[in-house]
Amino acid sequence: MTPAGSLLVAQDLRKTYGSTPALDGASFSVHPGEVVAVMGPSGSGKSTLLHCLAGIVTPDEGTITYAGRELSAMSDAERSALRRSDFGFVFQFGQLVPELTCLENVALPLRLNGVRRKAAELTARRWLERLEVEDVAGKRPGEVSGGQGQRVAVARALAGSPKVVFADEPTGALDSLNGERVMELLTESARSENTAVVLVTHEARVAAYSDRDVVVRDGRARDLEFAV
Ligand SMILES: Nc1ncnc2c1ncn2[C@@H]1O[C@H](COP(=O)(O)OP(=O)(O)OP(=O)(O)O)[C@@H](O)[C@H]1O
Repeated sequence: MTPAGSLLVAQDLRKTYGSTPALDGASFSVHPGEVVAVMGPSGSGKSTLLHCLAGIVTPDEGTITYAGRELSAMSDAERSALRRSDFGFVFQFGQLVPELTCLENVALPLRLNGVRRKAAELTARRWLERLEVEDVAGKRPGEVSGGQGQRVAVARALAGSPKVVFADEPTGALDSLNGERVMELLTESARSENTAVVLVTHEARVAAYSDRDVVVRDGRARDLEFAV
């Protein structure tokens, strides 16, 4: 794989849980602003790959380089700071803080990065508008629908102007209409901000929003165009 111009590059990752191999020589790269779908059967290692790329899980072997810096060479504190400043996350569910309003949830990553409350909430409100859920700003996550909650989660992932958004089955809990709209809004917003998206999904309908598909099988990843 030629990582030239790539923002995030993983080479030959291996990760074993006990005696279960989750990654077995997986390589991956994503360019700035590129939307890549990571597909593959259940248990093939997609989530493990995403967690390694995001610096949440440390691989047993292999290297991950983000913007020219190797993740394994960073301290835990540096990796956490990088996640806060450069990465955004959208998961299937349960990611919003239940005690906070939707507006406060979207503002949270900005606040953690030192942005003042007023400025953070102004930005958060703009993102809620962009995701067409400004009407739930004052509600708590428990008071909104699944589709609204996922839009709030996408707003939160993008509000801090991340360089990469990691999305693990972001529409898995939604009906198809809501799922498609969330994907449209996520990919449109990311493309307009030049934010890369690493999207784990097992649904071809969701992967259709990507620029490129990577298939993970038995812990190994390869580009779909090369796989056929
Ligand atoms: N924390 C963990 N502890 C033990 N085994 C794990 C852990 N995380 C993943 N595994 C195992 O590693 C393998 C790869 O799992 P992973 O979740 O990465 O696959 P996946 O492709 O994302 O699956 P799915 O589509 O079902 O979410 C599986 O065999 C899984 O059981």
